[in-house]
Amino acid sequence: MVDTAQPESFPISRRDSFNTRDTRTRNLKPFHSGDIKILLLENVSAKAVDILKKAGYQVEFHTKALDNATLIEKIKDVHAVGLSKTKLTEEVLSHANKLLTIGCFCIGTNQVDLSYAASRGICVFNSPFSNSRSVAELVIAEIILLARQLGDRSREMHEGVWNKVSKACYEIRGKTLGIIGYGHIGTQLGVLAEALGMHVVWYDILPVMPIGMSRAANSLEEVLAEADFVSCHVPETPETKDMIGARELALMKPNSYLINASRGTVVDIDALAAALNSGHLAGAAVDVYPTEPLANGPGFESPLRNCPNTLLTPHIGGSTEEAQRMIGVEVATSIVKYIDSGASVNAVNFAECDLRAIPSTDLTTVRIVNVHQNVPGVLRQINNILADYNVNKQISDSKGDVAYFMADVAVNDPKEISTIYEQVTAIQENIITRVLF
Ligand SMILES: NC(=O)C1=CN([C@@H]2O[C@H](COP(=O)(O)OP(=O)(O)OC[C@H]3O[C@@H](n4cnc5c(N)ncnc54)[C@H](O)[C@@H]3O)[C@@H](O)[C@H]2O)C=CC1
Ligand SMILES: O=C(O)C(=O)COP(=O)(O)O
Repeated sequence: MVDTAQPESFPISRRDSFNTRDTRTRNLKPFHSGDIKILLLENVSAKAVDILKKAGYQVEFHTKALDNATLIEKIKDVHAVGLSKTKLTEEVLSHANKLLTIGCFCIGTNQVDLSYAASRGICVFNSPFSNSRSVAELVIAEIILLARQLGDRSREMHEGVWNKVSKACYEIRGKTLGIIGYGHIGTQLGVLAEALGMHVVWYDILPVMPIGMSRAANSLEEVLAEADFVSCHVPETPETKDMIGARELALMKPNSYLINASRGTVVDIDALAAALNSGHLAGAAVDVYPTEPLANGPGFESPLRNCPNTLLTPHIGGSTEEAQRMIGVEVATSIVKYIDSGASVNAVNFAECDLRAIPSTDLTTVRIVNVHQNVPGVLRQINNILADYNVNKQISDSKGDVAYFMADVAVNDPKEISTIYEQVTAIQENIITRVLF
């Protein structure tokens, strides 16, 4: 593959290149930081914009998603993209000539073709738990709203109808919450639910430690049969597609409630609408949909509209000031660390590697960062190239078909930097090579 990740200002002069702002360790730079272009979509947090601008990059910020044609045009020229729900398919990414990294300013990464990105040497980051608490709190609110039919009562009042009823309205104390997917959000939710006096039973494909008094079920069916409220917190995977369909809804207790704030593909929406309209389920709260509008505004359509005791929210599970700020800091920091120092810690599609910082007194060491196909013999070729230099430290790891390599190498003459760069780039299995000064 042609490597265009190294911009025009490479190689730069030794005097420009060594940054000695930090008195203890050297801040590495990928070439001139001002060359780095970042495309931020979908109104990611202002905190992220601050961090990326402070790193010296050129930041293009959009409050909305871009249409596919514009996205393809813009992605050709940038080194990093930040997004939330924009789909980065193989087709879109195949136009990304300079892209080094993608920041998903959210938890889910199903919107990005992760393996294709890795095969092109593009490292993807997300924020694995910064909005977990926000989602768990929303679900707790929904459990109470559903149990008291508050969505319907509120709508009636706005329509001018006074409808004071207690029939089929309940306390949640003593009821059973069934959690499908006991990860970051599922465990938070379980803790909050127990604090409100609920019993918690959960199902997960992994053996996870039960928190508090909660109990692991042996199967999804066991949870469906026991729970008064079932809440889904699994990722979007081929296995979770339509995980809750007509069969599973029929297995749920009569007059129970379903909540889905995970991904729209997890629940069969037509089957859910049928279960609500037939009265088998007493209510549902849905935050995510098989297809979601890319921008705010009218025109939302779903079979769930106007179903009884059904709360519909526009994918706002993680939409709090706290969560967005934390996500902004976390993902922007990962992007800067990856671009400037090569650290891939917290990457979702790359092996996670880092090297300890280079002391500020060391003005001769450069960092070679290389992504290559994970086949035998590549490390030998790289180390042959580095054999005549003093390699202070190096690390290599792989994930699937792609391997990641970092080495800190002492060079005597700046001209040697270009030589090493050109030789490593020429290795047939090379995907991307960068030299950080
Ligand atoms: N509505 C919203 O705004 C938000 C939605 N989400 C969605 O929630 C999902 C869950 O988030 P986290 O709890 O942070 O993820 P997590 O990765 O911490 O937990 C997911 C759990 O589901 C389990 N799991 C996976 N496949 C399963 C299966 N087939 N059956 C049973 N369990 C299975 C995993 O083992 C894991 O323990 C995310 O993947 C994302 O799609 C996340 C944040 C905000
Ligand atoms: O974090 C996630 O996976 C979410 O679903 C939250 O999405 P958002 O960033 O609010 O569009």
